Amino acid sequence: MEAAGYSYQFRIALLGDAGVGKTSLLRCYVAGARGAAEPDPEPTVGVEFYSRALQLPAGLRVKLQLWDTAGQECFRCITRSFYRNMVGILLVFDVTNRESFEHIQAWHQEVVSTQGPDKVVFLLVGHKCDLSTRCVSSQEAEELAASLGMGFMETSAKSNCNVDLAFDTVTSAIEQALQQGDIKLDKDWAGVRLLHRSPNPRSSSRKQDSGTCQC
Ligand SMILES: Nc1nc2c(ncn2[C@@H]2O[C@H](COP(=O)(O)OP(=O)(O)OP(=O)(O)O)[C@@H](O)[C@H]2O)c(=O)[nH]1
Repeated sequence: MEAAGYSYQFRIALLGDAGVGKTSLLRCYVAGARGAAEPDPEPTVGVEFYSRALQLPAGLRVKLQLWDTAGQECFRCITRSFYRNMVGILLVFDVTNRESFEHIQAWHQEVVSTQGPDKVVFLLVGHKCDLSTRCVSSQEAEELAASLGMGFMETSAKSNCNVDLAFDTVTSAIEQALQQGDIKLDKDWAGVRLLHRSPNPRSSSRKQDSGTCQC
């Protein structure tokens, strides 16, 4: 893959039980630090999407199309139809809700059975890490992530902790998989799209419009 000067679109979705904080996490990422102060979102109906542009260190310009899915079971047949066209998936659980952690394997299996494990970059996210009432330890979550072959990160939309880092991690892993040929462009698949090729690559630094908290 020639990186510099190309403009790609990556489709990334957030999956997990109702109320784990998917919408809040996404809004915090798209709005930056001010997203942490936003009022409580309504439960997601079906799917909604957001976008954010990034410039990666190699000069690759990427538009992230970020899909927020409803965690409620009644929307499952709608959300399921979107999995096939995703290249990145954040599997989100709430560190204070044990059941949401126990359902992660089922969420993972749903995606894998829809499109096979090869085309998707996963990240396990333990959300609401600002709360002291946790009932899932970091070590336990790390072990689950390792057993499923993915990374793990804890985030909070309330304290804007690791929000940028979570999306950066998935984006970098997708970029690397593209460079190594593990993920390939396919006209019948919308997970990665080539948007256009620019003759003059821009500066080589990563540009974002919000700060990173790595607490
Ligand atoms: N303490 C804390 N609460 C959070 C955080 N993120 C979200 N919440 C709260 O958790 C509740 C559910 O958040 P949502 O973002 O709507 O959850 P969701 O996963 O999108 O829910 P569905 O759309 O129903 O699937 C809301 O009351 C949020 O304010 C966080 O980082 N910390």
